[in-house]
Amino acid sequence: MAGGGAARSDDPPLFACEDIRLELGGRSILHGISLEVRPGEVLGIIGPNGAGKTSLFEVLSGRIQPKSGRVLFRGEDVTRLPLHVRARMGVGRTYQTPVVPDELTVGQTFKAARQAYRPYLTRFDAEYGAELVHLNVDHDEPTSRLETMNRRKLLLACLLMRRPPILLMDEPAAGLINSEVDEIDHLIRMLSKEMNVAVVIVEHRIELLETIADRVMVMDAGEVIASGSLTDILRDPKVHAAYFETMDDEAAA
Ligand SMILES: Nc1ncnc2c1ncn2[C@@H]1O[C@H](COP(=O)(O)OP(=O)(O)OP(=O)(O)O)[C@@H](O)[C@H]1O
Repeated sequence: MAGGGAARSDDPPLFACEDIRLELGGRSILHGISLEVRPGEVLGIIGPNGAGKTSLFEVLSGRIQPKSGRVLFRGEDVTRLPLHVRARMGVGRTYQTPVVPDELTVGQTFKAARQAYRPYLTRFDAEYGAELVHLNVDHDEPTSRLETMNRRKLLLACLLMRRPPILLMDEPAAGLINSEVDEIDHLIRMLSKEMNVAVVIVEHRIELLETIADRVMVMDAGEVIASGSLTDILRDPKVHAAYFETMDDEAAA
């Protein structure tokens, strides 16, 4: 996670997928999704409910095998590697709901996270993760008592202590208030622009993408219907039809 500077379009992709097709429960969910992201770049993914964003993350992180297509990390085909192997290689993932091990304290959670890694990480690594996310809670605090933001911070700290070069973040601002969203926004910018981490982020809130995403990809019904700068995609009539009209319908319901 060392280094810095903005992503350049002639850098080779750090992480990519090619023509991913996925079937779940006999239904076709993803119909040929491709993406790539470079060190220090933030790729935002938006799309209406059920577009397949989380399913794509399941494939990218290794929780689900696609029917066809490839996932590439540093140019290596990792499609058949399971989640924990990809995690140890440096593919970090966060989830929509910050599920913490609620029978443990904060300190015990850090210890379990350190020991899940090979070789074991040190207390200094844990302190480094906690400092990056500004986690200020007592180590004796049971994780079950933490508010949503501190749950997110704890899980992020456990992830960042491994210094992953790529983060797949599924709605990291879900359940947060505006000031907390700003903090997440600031953290993502710092990770990408100062520490050169590549970030793929699923986000419903356009305003968060406006400040952090270098590029945005819009999904609908298992397909990519637009990609480019946020300004470009906001002008795209296909995006309006698929995304904003659905949002308007939801707001009116
Ligand atoms: N295990 C499963 N079996 C069958 N269908 C599934 C399964 N998981 C997801 N789906 C279906 O796949 C489609 C895509 O779901 P997914 O959760 O990936 O969408 P999403 O874009 O992340 O939606 P949201 O914004 O609501 O989180 C939906 O139609 C969903 O019902």
